[in-house]
Amino acid sequence: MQTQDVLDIFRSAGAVLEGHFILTSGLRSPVFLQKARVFMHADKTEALCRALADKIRAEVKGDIDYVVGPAIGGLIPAYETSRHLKVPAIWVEREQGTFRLRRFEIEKGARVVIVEDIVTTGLSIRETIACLNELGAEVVAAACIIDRSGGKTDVGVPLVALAEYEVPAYPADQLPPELAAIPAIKPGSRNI
Ligand SMILES: O=P(O)(O)OC[C@H]1O[C@H](OP(=O)(O)OP(=O)(O)O)[C@H](O)[C@@H]1O
Ligand SMILES: O=C(O)c1cc(=O)[nH]c(=O)[nH]1
Ligand SMILES: [Mg+2]
Repeated sequence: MQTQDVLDIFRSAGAVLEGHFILTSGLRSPVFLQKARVFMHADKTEALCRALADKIRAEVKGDIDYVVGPAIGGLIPAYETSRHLKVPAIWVEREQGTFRLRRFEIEKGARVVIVEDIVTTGLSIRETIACLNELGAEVVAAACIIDRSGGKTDVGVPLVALAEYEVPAYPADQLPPELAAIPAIKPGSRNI
């Protein structure tokens, strides 16, 4: 599956939103990929995650013991991708703002692939890696459906992106005038 196919699926689901968005990193953007509008459709999600699982299998050497999804956005793609990889899916979720593996145990040395929905700065993946490393797990790779940095983000482990699509994002004090003129909304769950 190519980047254009992934974007076609997002567009067909009405998931490519235009406006003024506050991203989880604090950056501002005129475009928001509302993945929930894709993940509400099992057939679209299955097609994306099957292709992502194939790409993970091709790029990650050795066994994978778990797929880990960062809640909330990573829950559905991690679960669906794990089905194709035939390994269990678990998740990290925020406890007072910090990702924790609240509902599961993980063995020291377990080989993990993080599966995210969207990557912008890689902050959420780095936070997930910190949580898993603290527990003694080995993060062998991270993966996502769309990398909005267009391949520029470094998360410290290999990043497998089903699509690389560069979308503008600006620090809050460096907004272009056309963006500053629109009221900002924050669709994600950080700080809720
Ligand atoms: O690469 P980053 O700069 O971290 O941005 C990408 C992250 O932002 C979104 O999560 P968000 O915290 O907005 O909440 P959500 O998972 O509930 O959508 C998305 O699900 C990724 O986790
Ligand atoms: O950076 C983010 O927070 C982000 C961007 C995006 O397009 N979609 C999303 O769910 N989160
Ligand atoms: Mg998220």
